[in-house]
Amino acid sequence: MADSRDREFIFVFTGPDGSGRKTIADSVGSTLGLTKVLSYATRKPRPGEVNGQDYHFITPELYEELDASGDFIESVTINSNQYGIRDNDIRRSFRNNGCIYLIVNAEGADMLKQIYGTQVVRLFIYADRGTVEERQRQEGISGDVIEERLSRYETDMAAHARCEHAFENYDLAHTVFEITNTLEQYLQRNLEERD
Ligand SMILES: Nc1ncnc2c1ncn2[C@@H]1O[C@H](COP(=O)(O)OP(=O)(O)OP(=O)(O)O)[C@@H](O)[C@H]1O
Ligand SMILES: Nc1nc2c(ncn2[C@@H]2O[C@H](COP(=O)(O)O)[C@@H](O)[C@H]2O)c(=O)[nH]1
Repeated sequence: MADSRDREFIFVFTGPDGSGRKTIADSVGSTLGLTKVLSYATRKPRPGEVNGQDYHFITPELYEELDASGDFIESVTINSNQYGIRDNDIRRSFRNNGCIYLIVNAEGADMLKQIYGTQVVRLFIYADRGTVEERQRQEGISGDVIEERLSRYETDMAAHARCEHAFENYDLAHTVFEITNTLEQYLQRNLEERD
């Protein structure tokens, strides 16, 4: 008989910054009724970002406190800012809804895979360097932040081969359609196991 954990998937959206991970994850997540698990971050919100929607923005002091209590299941430092996912948030979301999604860098995706094994499905979203740069400019992200993010582009792209699925993102509607279909197959398998 299947263990209840076999029916809980963690869909992890990863890939280079600006590739479209958030846009796609939120669209697919809302179509399929998945619960989003938000990261905690110590950086300041950028224009247009909303606390509780883009991240839980917290102070470095609170982050340290939570980290010292072992709250974060994975935690990374990027450009002097800390980012992490709380174990409790994943557990609570599992209790409310069997399947969840989150958006992290390659390091986080690999860490979650190590911890949760076959429950984790890594979805790699990508576009070429010029395209992700242009998208970030269009969003109004400052030149130095874009430059810092682009310095990780090649490393981010190298995670492609480790992910369960990879999707080029140029035509947004097409990418969302492809990913929705892919995730529906996991959810269908999930329903069949329940029958
Ligand atoms: N296929 C696409 N065509 C054109 N624009 C797109 C496409 N996909 C996403 N975008 C736009 O690109 C920008 C970056 O997308 P998004 O924020 O989803 O990327 P991300 O990978 O989560 O990176 P970031 O960390 O910068 O948020 C957004 O303005 C989004 O609307
Ligand atoms: N491993 C993790 N990576 C995370 C987490 N939250 C966000 N991120 C990734 O960090 C970079 C930088 O983000 P930015 O919003 O400041 O530009 C980006 O790739 C995010 O996806 C996390 O909890 N763990």
